[in-house]
Amino acid sequence: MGVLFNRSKVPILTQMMVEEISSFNTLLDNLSQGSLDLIPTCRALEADIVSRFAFGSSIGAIESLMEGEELQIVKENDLKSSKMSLHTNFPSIMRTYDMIGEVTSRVTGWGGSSKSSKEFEGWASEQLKLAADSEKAPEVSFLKVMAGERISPESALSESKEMLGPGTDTTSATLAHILWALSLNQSLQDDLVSDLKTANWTTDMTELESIPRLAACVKEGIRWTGAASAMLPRIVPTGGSLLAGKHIPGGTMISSSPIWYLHDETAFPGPHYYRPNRWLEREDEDSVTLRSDYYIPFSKGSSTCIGNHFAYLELYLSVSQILKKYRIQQLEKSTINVDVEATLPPRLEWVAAVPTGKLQVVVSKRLL
Ligand code: HEM
Repeated sequence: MGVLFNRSKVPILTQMMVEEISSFNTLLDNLSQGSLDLIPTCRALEADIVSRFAFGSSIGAIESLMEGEELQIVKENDLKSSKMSLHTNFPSIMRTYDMIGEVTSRVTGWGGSSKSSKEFEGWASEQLKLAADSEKAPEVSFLKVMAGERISPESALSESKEMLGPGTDTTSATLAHILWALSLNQSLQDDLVSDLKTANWTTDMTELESIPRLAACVKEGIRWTGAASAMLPRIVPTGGSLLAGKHIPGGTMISSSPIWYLHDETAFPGPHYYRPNRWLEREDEDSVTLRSDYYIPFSKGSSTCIGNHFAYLELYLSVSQILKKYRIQQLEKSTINVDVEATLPPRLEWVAAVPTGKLQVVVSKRLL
């Protein structure tokens, strides 16, 4: 799988992402009075980017929002992840629950979920056929690279479908939080825009990551949002293991969540505030080491997130290309001239962390 997430593939990925961000900016152009909830809007952008990467063709989430509706299958990812702990702990009850839902939907026609899942299944199978067609196949897609060559077409299709959840919710929630935080702090937004302008609004990954304020805003966004909040289970190997001085018997399930580290008060004082400056300020060596030890948003080891570099590229490009066209502000005129350090909005922490309210902002065309 690494073959596609490799650094050498960055130029192809960049082009694809910039095209999707440009469609997203067209959506922002069309929004009435520029007012929007960042959560579903950013989710549409990231769903189109990830689906285009996975299948070679975007799933049409931005197009659907242009017509005034969030694409059902994308919306359901949140719902699906909120039920994940029930599926893990009570698999038979949940299987029965799903079966009843399926039968009810067939008999009464009620239940949008299964209809949109079926439409998605049909669309995904169509993409598999296209990937095998030498004339119509997209230039690059996970499905095209994997199907037949490395794994069976069925497994490649299943992996592509699975990617939509972890690839969309995490990055989109992070982007939504960053843009929302910037809407509360116009001075920070202006300074960032000035840096990006000086760098000629570059889309080159190496140049983007060398803009200190952009790197800090994205890194702090990933830390602060802590989008992958799931308890990640691991089984202790046969023979047991020594953990923090204690012997843990083989076969024991242990787990921890990335947000325990990302929101640790000692490593990140004021953990629930969005403070990009914490990555820019010169501090003593111990604080810097502690901070880098606790920055584990993508997990570690053999099960680390495969989309790590992909996510950084998406966030650098999305933040810079959106700010290039738009100023993002709060709805209330009274807050426009007051810079506020954003506080983490209320959320549910299931598999992905999902805000319970809206992240509402207004966007207006930027005069450069
Ligand atoms: C800010 C963005 C993201 C964060 C914070 C994040 C975090 C994580 C974490 C913590 C894991 C679990 C690793 C473990 O089990 O130890 C994971 C798994 C995974 N991630 Fe990401 N991720 C992000 C973006 C992405 C993107 C953009 C993609 C794909 C394009 C992706 C694809 C995956 C996949 C396929 C898995 C494995 C899922 C599984 O084993 O079922 N992630 N991610």
